[in-house]
Amino acid sequence: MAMKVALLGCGVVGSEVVRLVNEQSEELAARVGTRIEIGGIAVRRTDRDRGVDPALLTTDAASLVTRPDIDVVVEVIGGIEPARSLILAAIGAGKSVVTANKALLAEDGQTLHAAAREAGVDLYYEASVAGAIPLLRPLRDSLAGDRVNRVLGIVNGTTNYILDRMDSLGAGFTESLEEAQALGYAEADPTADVEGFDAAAKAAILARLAFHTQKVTAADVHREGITGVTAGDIASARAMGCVVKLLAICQRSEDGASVGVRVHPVMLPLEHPLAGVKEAYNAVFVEAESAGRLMFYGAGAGGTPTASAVLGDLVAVARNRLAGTSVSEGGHDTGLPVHDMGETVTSYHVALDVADRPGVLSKVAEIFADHGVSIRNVRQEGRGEDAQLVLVSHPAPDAALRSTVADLRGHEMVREVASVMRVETFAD
Ligand SMILES: NC(=O)c1ccc[n+]([C@@H]2O[C@H](COP(=O)([O-])OP(=O)(O)OC[C@H]3O[C@@H](n4cnc5c(N)ncnc54)[C@H](O)[C@@H]3O)[C@@H](O)[C@H]2O)c1
Ligand SMILES: N[C@@H](CCO)C(=O)O
Ligand code: NA
Repeated sequence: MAMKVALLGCGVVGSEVVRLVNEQSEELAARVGTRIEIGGIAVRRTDRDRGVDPALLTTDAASLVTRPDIDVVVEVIGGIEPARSLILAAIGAGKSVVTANKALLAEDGQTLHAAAREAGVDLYYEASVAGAIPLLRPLRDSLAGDRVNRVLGIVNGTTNYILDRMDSLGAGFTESLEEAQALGYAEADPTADVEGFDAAAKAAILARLAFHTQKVTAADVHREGITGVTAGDIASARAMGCVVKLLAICQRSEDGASVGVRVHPVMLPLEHPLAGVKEAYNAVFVEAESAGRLMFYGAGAGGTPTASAVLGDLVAVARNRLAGTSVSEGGHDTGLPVHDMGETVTSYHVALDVADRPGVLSKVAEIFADHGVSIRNVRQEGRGEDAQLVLVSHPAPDAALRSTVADLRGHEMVREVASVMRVETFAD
């Protein structure tokens, strides 16, 4: 018997899901052992030609998700409501759910997983983080026997596209954002991309899976976007053999008693595998105790790649149905708390416009020392009025580094703090 799918939303991703399900119908049926059919599509307006059978369209999503002939609901509307209510109604009616909605999973994944466990249905969401890249199931299943210590990810295609254009072409921020929007990468409100909200939602989902700690939400993630990144920062990074990337970083503390989850721009050494990730590509670098270092790379955005991940989840649901089982998540919670950004150990790159005279370097070094921050290297660029001191710190608590910069900013010898950015080191 066919598995009937209700699709909620027929935009960039939804329309591609319909196309792929229809185009691959025969092959999927042969491979999976059951036919996957679209049984209904909830849209906001039924009077637009979407290239789909108009008889499938409805504006009544609430009725569609509980319709008796529907087996699985695919939610690609996005946002919190009505997506959450519709998913919970579907689960309550015994339907499995596939969603691409990172915003919702990051805000209230715990409720959704608990409901799915209780109802004995599947809840899959591979498309929600790093689009097409198989990442969440490898983290949840393939690495289930390992201990993940750190996850570093380029998980937002729009911002990677913008930073890459600024770096490789010297392009401006606004024109690069407009290109990313035209290519279908950007969120409906691009603030979600450029201010790091999208990456923060994905970081919360990754931290939950990596550290089996259910309570991490987007609100726990320290978030800085890329709107403050200047051409000067990018040039400073280049001068150090680095490139600027927006990273989502999920990391166990040294003592293993808590986790840090953050999103911010980073200067990354060119030899780091993530430094070569160009355009709108995503990549996630996982450091696990036994597996060592792994990297997952591919298309993180765009209608067709994202629809590929949705189809993979639909096939997983179909196989579970045939086997008479469901896969639940979140039953075990380590309860690891998220520590404050101030306690997170990071390194800073600081470029200072200073007066080129005796005593300046020692005064600057003294300010670092006052905060217990050790300097890894220092160099001077330019002379006289154009002198710039560029310092890179050793790792230190972020709070100590922040107060070091605040004191430098207030000092009469420092004309301007020209660039401040965290540096991620990479040891072979
Ligand atoms: N576009 C991407 O590259 C990408 C990648 C990964 C994940 N996602 C996620 O996939 C989801 C969908 O993204 P998208 O890019 O397709 O967005 P989109 O804006 O193109 O599509 C969403 C569609 O849902 C419709 N919609 C909104 N409310 C509705 C309602 N109540 N009932 C029926 N239809 C409704 C809208 O009219 C729109 O057509 C989001 O959660 C997004 O974060 C998108
Ligand atoms: N706006 C997101 C889409 C994928 O989640 C991005 O740019 O990566
Ligand atoms: Na994915």
